[in-house]
Amino acid sequence: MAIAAKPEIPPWIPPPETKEDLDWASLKTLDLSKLDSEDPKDIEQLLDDTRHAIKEDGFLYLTHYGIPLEKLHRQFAIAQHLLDGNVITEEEKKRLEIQQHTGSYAGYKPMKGWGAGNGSYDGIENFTFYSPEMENPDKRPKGLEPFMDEVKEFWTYAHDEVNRKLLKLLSRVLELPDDYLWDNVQSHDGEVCAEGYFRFVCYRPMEKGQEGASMRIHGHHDIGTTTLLFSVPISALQVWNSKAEKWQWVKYKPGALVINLGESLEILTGGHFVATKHRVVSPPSDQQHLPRLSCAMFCSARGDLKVSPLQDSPMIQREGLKKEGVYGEFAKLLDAGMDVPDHDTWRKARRAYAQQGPSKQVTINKIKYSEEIFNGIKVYVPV
Ligand SMILES: O=C(O)CCC(=O)C(=O)O
Ligand SMILES: [Fe+2]
Repeated sequence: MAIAAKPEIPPWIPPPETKEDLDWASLKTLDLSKLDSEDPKDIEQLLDDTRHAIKEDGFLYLTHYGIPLEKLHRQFAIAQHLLDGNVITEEEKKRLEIQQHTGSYAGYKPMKGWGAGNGSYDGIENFTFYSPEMENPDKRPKGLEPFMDEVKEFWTYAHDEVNRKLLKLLSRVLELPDDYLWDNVQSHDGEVCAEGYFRFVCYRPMEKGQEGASMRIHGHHDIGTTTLLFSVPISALQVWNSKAEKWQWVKYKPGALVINLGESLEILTGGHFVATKHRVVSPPSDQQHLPRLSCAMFCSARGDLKVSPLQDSPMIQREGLKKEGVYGEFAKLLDAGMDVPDHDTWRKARRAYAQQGPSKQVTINKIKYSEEIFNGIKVYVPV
């Protein structure tokens, strides 16, 4: 579509940062361009930083990944237009509503819980794109059509260039060939996000009387390989600091990507890459009245890939499997003779489970955890 045919839309203006002195997480910043450095010392430093970031909290900032700030802000302007511009019609909201029990998040999520859309107000409105829907205009809001070329270009770059390079870095940590994770693990055939998905989200302020509701998304792991979150000025994202045993805030870093590692990578690496524990809470009081716009790409493993450790990795061979956390639970079942599922089966079960309402809470060493069990596998995340 010719650029001239596009309607004018308001730019996205980053809201002011909080003035509050919050308990910020100290996350490592990785300059991805260093991977192409001619100086081997730069590369060694980058690898070292990556190993540390993965061992510690599994969250990291990525900079110099190849998307200029103007392009990023333009994508936020499109997300803002979709979710704030009255672009999705009432008919589309109904027809395109997510059907989470199917194991897919595709489509429109109203501000009423996940799934059937008849839960109580949660203030989270989003639109999630999967590849088949991306190709079918009937599965997309009409009002977004003039911008689909930009949306696809942006997310194709994020998936096929940025994520591929990140996986190269992670492959090197596993002492595997550069494209090992991309070639053998990452789903990338098909349009844009392959078997993963990307999402435009708006967290709106809670309604009157509910302002005190501090939790917007309870503590969880993402279930795929890597998640690419674009850093946003409204503070709400928190990461679990496993050493200090507390939640800490993720600070806005303009233009940076916040990367988290999902459960697939934890299991595939035999527990070496720990899935990031994170949650979304109410912003600090000076930002609570503002909507929080966010864009994210959730990358997934190939559906036909078995969910079991990558025995090719010299690092895993040398250091052995770490039977803790999600991988530990998974290993117990494998040791008891469970068939190894493939990723498609695993994530459908995982997502369908996630809509069965609030999970059970258990206290371990004075810390409250949510306990989710699906296919017999227990997943614990601090609440
Ligand atoms: O909005 C964010 O910053 C993170 C959201 C998130 O963790 C998720 O959707 O899985
Ligand atoms: Fe998440």
